[in-house]
Amino acid sequence: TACSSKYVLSQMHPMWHGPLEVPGGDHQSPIDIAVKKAVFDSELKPLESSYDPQTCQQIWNNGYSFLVEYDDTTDKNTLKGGPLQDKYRLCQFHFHWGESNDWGSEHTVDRRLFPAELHLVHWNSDRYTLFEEAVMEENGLAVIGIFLKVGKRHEGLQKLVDALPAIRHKDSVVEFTRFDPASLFPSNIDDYWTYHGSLTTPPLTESVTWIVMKQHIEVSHDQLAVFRSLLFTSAEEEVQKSMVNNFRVQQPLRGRAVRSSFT
Ligand SMILES: CN(C)c1nnc([C@H](N)S(N)(=O)=O)s1
Ligand SMILES: [Zn+2]
Repeated sequence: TACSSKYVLSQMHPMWHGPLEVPGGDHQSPIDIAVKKAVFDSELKPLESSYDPQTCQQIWNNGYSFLVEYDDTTDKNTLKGGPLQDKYRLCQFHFHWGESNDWGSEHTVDRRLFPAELHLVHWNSDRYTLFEEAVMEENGLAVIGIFLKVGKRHEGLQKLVDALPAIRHKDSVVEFTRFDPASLFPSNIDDYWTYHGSLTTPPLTESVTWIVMKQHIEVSHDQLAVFRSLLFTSAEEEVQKSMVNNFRVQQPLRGRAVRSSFT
């Protein structure tokens, strides 16, 4: 689907860590979420997701992360409610992680880093007909962020982990079907923080309503180790580089309010 081929691919360089700034960009992501400074908003509704596992198409290594892509040509995978005024369509999900379990997430909570973070990327299909349009517009995208902690094995994740050796190198892709993204949700998705920010990789456009879950999910040490067995580099390159630390550093809040759906 367009949502990940054109934008995430070409401008991604594995060692890219900023400081590539959007000129004048003051709504950049990720950020540190200072829990005590978050403002409870009773108007925030529960999130409503409806995903069809049959529309899962492929999993591939784009040279910066690995993406699980869905058919986003119809409204079969939708997200609405929460802070969202419109209906959004899932196009892909991916992860960010560290070389050790001590860091790897993009967002932090009271400066606390998690070993990894899952992003489910959606675009506003009420207002736009193509992902490419939505990615440039305010309220064009909605990304759900879910923290990963190392603990017990995540049964839902294992099918994905088993597919990773087949996409070790940049630009490798394999068919991946019948995967329910909601299997990666924590039990409680009603408690979240939300703020207006940006994509965390080029084009860094400030078009994202971020919805960061308070509750993390647990994955095993071995499952996370398989993430780290991926490579930034393509099969042809002489020097192979492990795909680790593919996160952006936290950006200034610049006066933005972070709202919480819980007290
Ligand atoms: C254009 N798309 C789908 C994306 N562009 N950047 C993405 C980043 N990986 S993130 N972390 O979702 O902002 S996802
Ligand atoms: Zn991401």
